[in-house]
Amino acid sequence: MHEFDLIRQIDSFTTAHEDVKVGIGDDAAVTSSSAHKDMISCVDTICEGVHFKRSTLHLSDIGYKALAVNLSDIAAMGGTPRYYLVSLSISEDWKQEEILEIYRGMNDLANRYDVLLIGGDTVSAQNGLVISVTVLGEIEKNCSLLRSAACEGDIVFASGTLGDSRGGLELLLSQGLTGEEHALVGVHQRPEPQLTLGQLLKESGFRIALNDISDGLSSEIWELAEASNVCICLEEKNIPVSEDAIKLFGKQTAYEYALTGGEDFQLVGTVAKAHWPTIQSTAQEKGIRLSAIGSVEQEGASQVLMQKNGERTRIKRAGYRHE
Ligand SMILES: Nc1ncnc2c1ncn2[C@@H]1O[C@H](COP(=O)(O)OP(=O)(O)OP(=O)(O)O)[C@@H](O)[C@H]1O
Ligand SMILES: Cc1ncc(C[n+]2csc(CCOP(=O)(O)O)c2C)c(N)n1
Ligand SMILES: [Mg+2]
Ligand SMILES: [Mg+2]
Ligand SMILES: [Mg+2]
Repeated sequence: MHEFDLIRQIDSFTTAHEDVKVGIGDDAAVTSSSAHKDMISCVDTICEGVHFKRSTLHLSDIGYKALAVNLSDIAAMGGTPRYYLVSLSISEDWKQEEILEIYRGMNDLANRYDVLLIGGDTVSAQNGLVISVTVLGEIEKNCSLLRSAACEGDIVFASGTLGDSRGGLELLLSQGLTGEEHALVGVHQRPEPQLTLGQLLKESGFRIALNDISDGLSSEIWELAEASNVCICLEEKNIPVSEDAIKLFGKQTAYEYALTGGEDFQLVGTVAKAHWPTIQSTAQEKGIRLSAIGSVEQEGASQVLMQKNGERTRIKRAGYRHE
């Protein structure tokens, strides 16, 4: 099974309808809901053994993260989350009190962003725990920020620092939950969905292409390039990696984690060069770091290049992939 091939084939079962503005292919679906609003819907799943182990996330972090990854997809559309539903597949080795602790973590995050739990489903499973969260949100009509909006001449930007979550995961896999917790561990366990930034970008009214980073920068930048049918060139030295990651893992590994580590849940996007200074300073006023990491160079050719020391090479779509 190849995740992206499978999704491409599943796409053939969709039917065009005037109420479906964006179906399969972006971070969330956009559908008509009322005269002034569109509905934004997404679902993401986290699975014991694949997305977490008992040694990498506390119980409350499991719940937090199951919701956070979905709020991140709503953020990547510029939307506002309103409601969520939770589907649980639970094996015998999970106790009722543990599941309730997972809900406490989910509830902490939901309260911060005023998202309301409205339902779900509970079934038994042969192995492990699987949590699937569906989020329903909204946005002003035709204002969603799509992966397909990049144009030649745009600046490519990314929020925060990239690769920290993978760094935190490496520490957790080698040391477990015991011992002094490093800042990178917190980024892995409780990533902040970039809802404030997504909404700020939407409110700018500028044409902005946007994607959230779940699988790693290289994979997400390829998604932007393919959806917009453009060639994107990144400048390696401008990719924001943290001092912590460099100190712990060295520069080369820190960049590798930024490109392929995944689960940063930062936003990557493009905006016309003329609008970049406004976007960057508006974000800065809210305490959000945005870095210019490259440019959109050519339309009609999906490609991603990496410039390093003046030399350019084509980069592979090398992020996390479910096989
Ligand atoms: N099994 C499926 N059936 C129908 N559509 C799917 C399925 N899996 C994914 N999709 C759709 O494919 C698109 C890409 O999904 P994907 O899960 O890669 O996006 P994402 O949530 O942004 O990434 P990630 O899951 O890494 O967070 C979305 O529009 C999603 O709704
Ligand atoms: C125990 C453990 N091992 C590995 C990982 C790394 N990991 C799992 S899924 C994923 C990509 C995002 O998933 P999706 O594409 O489903 O959104 C990444 C980077 C982890 N978090 N925990
Ligand atoms: Mg996404
Ligand atoms: Mg998904
Ligand atoms: Mg997602």
